[in-house]
Amino acid sequence: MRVDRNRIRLTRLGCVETALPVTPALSALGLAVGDIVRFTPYGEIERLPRTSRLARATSAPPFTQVLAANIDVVLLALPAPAGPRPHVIERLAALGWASGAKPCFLVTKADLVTGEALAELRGAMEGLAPGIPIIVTSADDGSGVQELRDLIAQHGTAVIIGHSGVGKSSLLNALLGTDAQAVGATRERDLKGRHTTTHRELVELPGGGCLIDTPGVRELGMEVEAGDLERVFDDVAQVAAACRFSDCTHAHEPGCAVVAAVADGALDADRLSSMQHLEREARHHEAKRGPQQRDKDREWTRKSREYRRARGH
Ligand SMILES: Nc1nc2c(ncn2[C@@H]2O[C@H](COP(=O)(O)OP(=O)(O)OP(=O)(O)O)[C@@H](O)[C@H]2O)c(=O)[nH]1
Ligand SMILES: [Zn+2]
Repeated sequence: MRVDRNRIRLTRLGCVETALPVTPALSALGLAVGDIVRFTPYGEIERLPRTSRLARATSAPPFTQVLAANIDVVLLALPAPAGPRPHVIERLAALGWASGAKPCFLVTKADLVTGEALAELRGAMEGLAPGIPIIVTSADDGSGVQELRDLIAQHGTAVIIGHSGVGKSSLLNALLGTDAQAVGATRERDLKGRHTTTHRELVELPGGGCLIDTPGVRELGMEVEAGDLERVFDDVAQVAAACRFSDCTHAHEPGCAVVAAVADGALDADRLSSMQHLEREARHHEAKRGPQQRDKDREWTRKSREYRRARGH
């Protein structure tokens, strides 16, 4: 890594021109693509406070992986041919809200499905994760690409997350109008047939703004707080306001409005069990990370909420 020892300057990690890709060594220092760092005269790297951070829970220590920092929009990528998958929609939405940036659904490969299938998917997203805008795209026929370009130019920095093969790199190429990013079959794979590309890059787009392409992940582990889940499960949260106990778990407590709503059919039982499942996962993750890390992150959450309020989010 080249560090200019004689100058103090600010640099954004992952930009091609800074010659500072986010290598495993930088990740080990707790740095992520999009981080803004300052080089001290002694060649040390100091990370500036983050305004937002997209992270997922992982199974190995430190149990957290920050996928991108200082982002304005999180694009939650879902391929149209897979149809509406409630658990994926809810999971992506919760992670999107937890980032502190604005979430936006990004439907990919729209050219492969009918208009009715798209309408069904749209309806599912609106119902399962209200308040999140939706952009429908196809890297193949170019539909929605300009809309996406405008959104990124308007907001600043965007990151795409989604499972492997949803078409993230293809969209990045469509946005750039080149094929700078290796796609699908041409990409290197390891012996198990998995992608071996692990780098993340922050790419400046010609129309303005930047995009971070994260390598596809298999698991999108929950690193969220209760409030983030409430934004996704707003229907459950509204009913829960009438529970007798404010910390009701909607399991066995007397006077539980949620259990009553499920019993009389006003609330979908799947919806409740889905929320409880994500809650358990998030709590389990929090316990594993330990109190010290949790406190650090709470501090981060507080700062990012203040920041969002100041910007009128
Ligand atoms: N028909 C169609 N195929 C697409 C579209 N976008 C991507 N694909 C195909 O889907 C496959 C995966 O696309 P990629 O862009 O590599 O997906 P990715 O999300 O970047 O994959 P990872 O890097 O593994 O996360 C490739 O074979 C692409 O040609 C699209 O809009 N329409
Ligand atoms: Zn309850």
